[in-house]
Amino acid sequence: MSELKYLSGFGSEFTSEDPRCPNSLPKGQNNPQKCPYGLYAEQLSGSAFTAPRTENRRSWFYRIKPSVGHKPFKKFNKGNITHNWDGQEPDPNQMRWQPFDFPTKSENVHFIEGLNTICGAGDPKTKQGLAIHIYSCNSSMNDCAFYNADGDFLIVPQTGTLHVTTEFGKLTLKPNEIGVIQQGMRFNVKINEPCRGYILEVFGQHFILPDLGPIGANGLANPRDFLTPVAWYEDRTVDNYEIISKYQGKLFVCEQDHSPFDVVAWHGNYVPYKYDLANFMVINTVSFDHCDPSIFTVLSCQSEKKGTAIADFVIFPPRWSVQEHTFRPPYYHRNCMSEFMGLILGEYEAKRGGFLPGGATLHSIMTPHGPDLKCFEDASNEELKPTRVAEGTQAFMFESCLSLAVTKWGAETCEKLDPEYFKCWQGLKKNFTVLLGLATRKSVFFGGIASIP
Ligand SMILES: O=C(O)Cc1cc(O)ccc1O
Ligand SMILES: [Fe+2]
Repeated sequence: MSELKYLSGFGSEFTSEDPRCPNSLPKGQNNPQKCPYGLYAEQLSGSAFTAPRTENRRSWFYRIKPSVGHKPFKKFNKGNITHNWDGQEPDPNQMRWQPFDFPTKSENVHFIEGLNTICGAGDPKTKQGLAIHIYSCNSSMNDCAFYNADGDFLIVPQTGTLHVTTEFGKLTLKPNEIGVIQQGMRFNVKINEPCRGYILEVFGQHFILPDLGPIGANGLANPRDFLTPVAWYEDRTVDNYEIISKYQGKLFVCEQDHSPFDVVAWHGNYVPYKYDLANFMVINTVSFDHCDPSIFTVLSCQSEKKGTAIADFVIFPPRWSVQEHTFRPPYYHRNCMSEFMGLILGEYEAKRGGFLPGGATLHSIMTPHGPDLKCFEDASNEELKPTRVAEGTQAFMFESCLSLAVTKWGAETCEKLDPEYFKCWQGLKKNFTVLLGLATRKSVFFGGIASIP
């Protein structure tokens, strides 16, 4: 397959025409009496008509048939999506999941059928909240497309490449890339291998790039590294093209007689996009102490409360570690936010070997967590020379101000929750010493003075 082309920029106003139909985009207006090539004009609104200009998002499609020509929706009963957060008793324990299973070879499961909600909070009806899903699939969506009426999907592939066709054109998503497909955008996922990954769904707001403050005008995820597909269409009449809709937390399906990927030209600023995490420009201390992980924020979905995210997407990329007189790994921590972590590649520095690619952890609001015993002891005694950390690895975190509830699938059905997780902190020793009436940290004297009982 030839390399796909993309448009570059975050939040930009784009125009795109399939090269097979030059001048298919109307000039100077959105709704000509007759569109070029006999196309239909259709607007997709991603914000209220009256949203301030800085937040206003919409795109115009010029398509062979308008989306409205479909038969009635019926319930679609596959998959494990839920927004029922009351199915399980609340559980504040630290949670770790072993890598999630792929479907067995005897069953065909496509991307949408393979969605399993693991945790979340809030409600798409009131447009507040989020859901975290694990996807695990082994077959392609054939003559079947999906759209989410409830919110936006941030897709984090962990195994396998997703070949995604959208109304805007085609994009591929492979591990260490992420894709955002926003509310209402229709897409189809084809695969050539078993695929697994994580999805952060947000109900209320779209993702933005974080402000950079004193960092200045450049850095972290740079806008030009976000890629949007170019127009591509197929003119295909079929007996039964399925459109699956996620609406109020439930799936529905309807039929139509043509491919929904019939957009010949489009323009606008409401678009799907992808981003290669290898392009993240890492900022960190070059003196001492461990910076808060907000320095690694790729995208943020803001709540109404200033500086407080419904969800931040944060990564832990390969980088240099140079801090002096510092315990370099993550600190011990109790947080007013929920921390859901996944691992795309390699291992996570605070828990080498304990947290595996394709697995997950959840450290809920105010639940203590931090480095395991080995990490603490090694990092307390390591020689503090400049060193590469997280080489060949990529962990990430969805951090949310919401108190996340784990679903029945997450707690029971998936059978991956590890009851032994708490043990990784059980061996942490008391190193406290008092010497000549002065309190001090034994670590200063490691290997030297015995502790006084
Ligand atoms: O809990 C974690 O591992 C995530 C995390 C990383 C870090 O570098 C600092 C704080 C934090 O919560
Ligand atoms: Fe944390």
